[in-house]
Amino acid sequence: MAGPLLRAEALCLHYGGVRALNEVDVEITPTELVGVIGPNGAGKSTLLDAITGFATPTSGALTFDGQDVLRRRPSERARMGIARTWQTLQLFEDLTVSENVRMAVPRRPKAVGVLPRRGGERAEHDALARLGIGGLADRMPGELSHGQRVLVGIARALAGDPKLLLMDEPAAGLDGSERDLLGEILRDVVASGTSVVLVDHDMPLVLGICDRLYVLDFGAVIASGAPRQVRNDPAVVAAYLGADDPETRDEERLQPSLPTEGAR
Ligand SMILES: Nc1ncnc2c1ncn2[C@@H]1O[C@H](COP(=O)(O)OP(=O)(O)OP(=O)(O)O)[C@@H](O)[C@H]1O
Repeated sequence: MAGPLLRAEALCLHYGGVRALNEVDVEITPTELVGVIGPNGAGKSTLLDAITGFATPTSGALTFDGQDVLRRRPSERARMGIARTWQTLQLFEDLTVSENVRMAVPRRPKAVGVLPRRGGERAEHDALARLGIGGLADRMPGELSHGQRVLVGIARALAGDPKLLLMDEPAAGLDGSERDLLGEILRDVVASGTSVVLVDHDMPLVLGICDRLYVLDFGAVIASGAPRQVRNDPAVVAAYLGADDPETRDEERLQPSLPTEGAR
C-alpha cells in the first residue's frame, strides 16, 4: 500500500470549552509501533476515540487505508480493520474467555448480538494461541489475574485480524515481567503485519519498544519522532518527562496515573 495506513490532519475536538484535540496531525504507516504520550488530560484517549469513531471531531480530516472515515460509524471502522483495547478492561464477566474473544470477531450487521457460529472459533483459537493463553479458553474472567485479563483484552482485539490496533494504557497495573511480556507481544503483533498505536504512561515500555512517538499536551502535538529524539526534546522534558537529574525529576509525571485497584 502506498502512503500511510492512517492519516489525521488538523483534527480538532472540543468538549464544551475544553480543546481535547487541537489541530492534531498524525500519520501511522503499515507495520509500525507508534507511542502517544503526554500528561494526564493531554488528549491521548480522545485521539483514540476520534480514530475509532467513539468521539466526533469538530473539524479536520481522517483517512484510513486510503478512505475518508471521519463520519463513518465505529462498527464500520472496526470492519475496515481498526481495533481498540480500553483503559478499563471491559470483559463480559458471564462469558468464558473464548466466548469473550469470539464476540469480537467482526460479523455481518444482521448477526449483531449473536455469537457467530462459523469462522469465530478458528479466529478466537488463533488469537488466544498467539498470546500463549490458549489454556485459559474455558475460564471465566473473574478467575483471571489482572495481567491475564489484559492479555484476553488484546486477544479480543486481535481476533478480527485488524490492520491497526489502538491500545489505551495496557501496561497499567502490570508488574515488571508482565510488562516485558507485553512489550514482546506488541513487537510480535507489529512483525506479523498489524500497526499498533500505544498510549501509556510506562516510559520504559514506550521508549523501549516504539518506533516513533507523538507527544500531546493540552490537545496539541508538541513533539514527534524517534524515542531518543523525543526523550531529549526540551518541550517534552518540560511538559511531561522531567529532567534526567533525579534531584529535579518529577516522578509523578513519569508514572502519573496507575489506576487504583477499584478502577481496574
Ligand atoms: N466525555 C468527555 N466530556 C468532557 N470532557 C472530556 C471528555 N473526555 C475527555 N474530556 C476532557 O478532554 C481532555 C482530554 O482528555 P483525555 O482523556 O483524552 O486525556 P488523556 O491524555 O487520555 O488523559 P489520561 O492520561 O489521564 O488518560 C481532558 O481535559 C478531559 O477532561
